[in-house]
Amino acid sequence: MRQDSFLLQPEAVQPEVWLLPQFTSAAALWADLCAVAAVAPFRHMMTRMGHPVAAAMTNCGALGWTSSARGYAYRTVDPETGRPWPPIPAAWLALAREAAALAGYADYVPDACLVNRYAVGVGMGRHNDDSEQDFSQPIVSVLLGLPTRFAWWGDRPEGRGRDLPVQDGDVLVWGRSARLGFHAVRPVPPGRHPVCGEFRFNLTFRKAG
Ligand SMILES: O=C(O)CCC(=O)C(=O)O
Ligand SMILES: [Fe+2]
Repeated sequence: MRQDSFLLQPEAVQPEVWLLPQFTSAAALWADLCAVAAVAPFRHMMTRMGHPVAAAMTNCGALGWTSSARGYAYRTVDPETGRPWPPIPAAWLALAREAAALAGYADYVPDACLVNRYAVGVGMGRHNDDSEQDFSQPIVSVLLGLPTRFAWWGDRPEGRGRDLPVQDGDVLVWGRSARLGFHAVRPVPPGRHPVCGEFRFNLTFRKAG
């Protein structure tokens, strides 16, 4: 987290969608990311339709987002290991709280952090994040590694959406009228990031329970 973050002005890219450019970096979060993945390994979850999700995923926090033939669910236990998800690393929690505060959410306490890993050529289709219990709390999304474009539609999922170029360390915060906004991740272009190699990662903090 930037020590001079009180000087940062988040940029409103859409109403209630805030961009904090290069607020952090993969280098700053990498050791914790490896520690989380050592306890709860990345895996390709199955969709209800029986296809593997293109992004590899894991979780930390009291609740972890899962997808299976039975649909989406937040779970307290990692179905792969039978153990609780690892806790959200303290530095990650501080980062998410700081970003939320800058976007106007005074006391953000996420209980779930989904970690997505995208190989080159992989993206995420248009969706909104609607499996959580508490829509009063924002999504804080930390973008790491290879750059790509994040696409935003808002509540009308029509047309191509608005593309936002995003790079390592950018943080997006969306909530209130934008909380159920539709979004997608365009396929990651080829490249090599000094910390993440040929991958893009994303940390999605939520108040799920
Ligand atoms: O990878 C991203 O930037 C967004 C991921 C996302 O939308 C999600 O996990 O729900
Ligand atoms: Fe999402």
